[in-house]
Amino acid sequence: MYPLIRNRRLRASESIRRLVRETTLAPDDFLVPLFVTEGKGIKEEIPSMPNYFRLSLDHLEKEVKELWKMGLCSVLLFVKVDDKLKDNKGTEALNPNGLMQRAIKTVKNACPQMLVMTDVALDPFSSYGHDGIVAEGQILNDETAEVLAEMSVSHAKAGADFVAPSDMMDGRILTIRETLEDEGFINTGIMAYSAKYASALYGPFRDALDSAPVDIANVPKDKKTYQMDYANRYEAIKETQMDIDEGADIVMVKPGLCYLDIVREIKNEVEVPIAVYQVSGEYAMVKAAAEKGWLDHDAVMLEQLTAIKRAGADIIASYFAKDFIRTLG
Ligand SMILES: NCc1[nH]cc(CCC(=O)O)c1CC(=O)O
Ligand SMILES: [Mg+2]
Repeated sequence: MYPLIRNRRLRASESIRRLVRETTLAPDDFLVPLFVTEGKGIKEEIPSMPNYFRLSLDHLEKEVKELWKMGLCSVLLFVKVDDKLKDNKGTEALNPNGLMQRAIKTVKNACPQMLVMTDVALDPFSSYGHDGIVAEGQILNDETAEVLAEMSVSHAKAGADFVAPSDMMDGRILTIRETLEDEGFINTGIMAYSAKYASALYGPFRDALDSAPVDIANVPKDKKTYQMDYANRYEAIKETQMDIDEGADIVMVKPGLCYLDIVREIKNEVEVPIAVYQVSGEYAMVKAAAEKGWLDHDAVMLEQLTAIKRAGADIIASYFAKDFIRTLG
């Protein structure tokens, strides 16, 4: 073959590299996670997530207008709830005038076309910091799924376009889908966290929402009885297939970088859009190394985001969305 074929011809200049590039990123790829907090005039930086903030509703309004102007058209909402409002059953999650419900309305009023996805899980509302109801050292599956379905209806009523269950209870997609249908929300979509691994990379997120599992007797210290074991691969395909059969419109793999083999396998198996969540710990690692001057922030960010898309992500949930837009100049 050589010298007739020289692979380097296709790398010789930026123009030829652009012409033959297989994977490119665009604003349309991004889903922007936002953290909402109670109060007014509040924009507090999350210590373990440099340049990422908890926003009160007035700042949320400004933020979504800015995102829209930048070409970002979808947000994923999370709320930080006061400790006083937490209990074991996520009662506050169903409050029609709760922070999430008001946040949905705020975004839709500020920017009607902005696609609003909402986090559906008990952890921000749980006095134990778990994604489900705790009883005798266990996380109850079916009872939790019922609450998640009610929560989904509450978000749909407030105007959410998609609900995003992030809890990993078995069968909850079916319970949520059926409940939404029964209540007439036939057009509310479901983005299922299908292959969500029990990962140490969620640390900064749990700081952001003050939602880590609490250290008291008879409460599991981690989420390993519901989130997946990171040593496993086949299970991810089974989980994803089940969620699709139960009615998921979009499926998700989470975290990102350490799980791109899973993303590719699922991409080869299923015919629905795949979202990948580049999680808080992945964001924090890049920010910290860049702050120290050990890595080039933008170069590493673009390499990682491109790798996520190359692996098969149709949607990237990432705290880097605005940083990415900045690199477009
Ligand atoms: N339902 C919990 C939830 N939803 C999204 C994240 C993590 C996101 C991130 O780390 O950026 C978590 C944390 C967890 O499972 O403990
Ligand atoms: Mg499942």
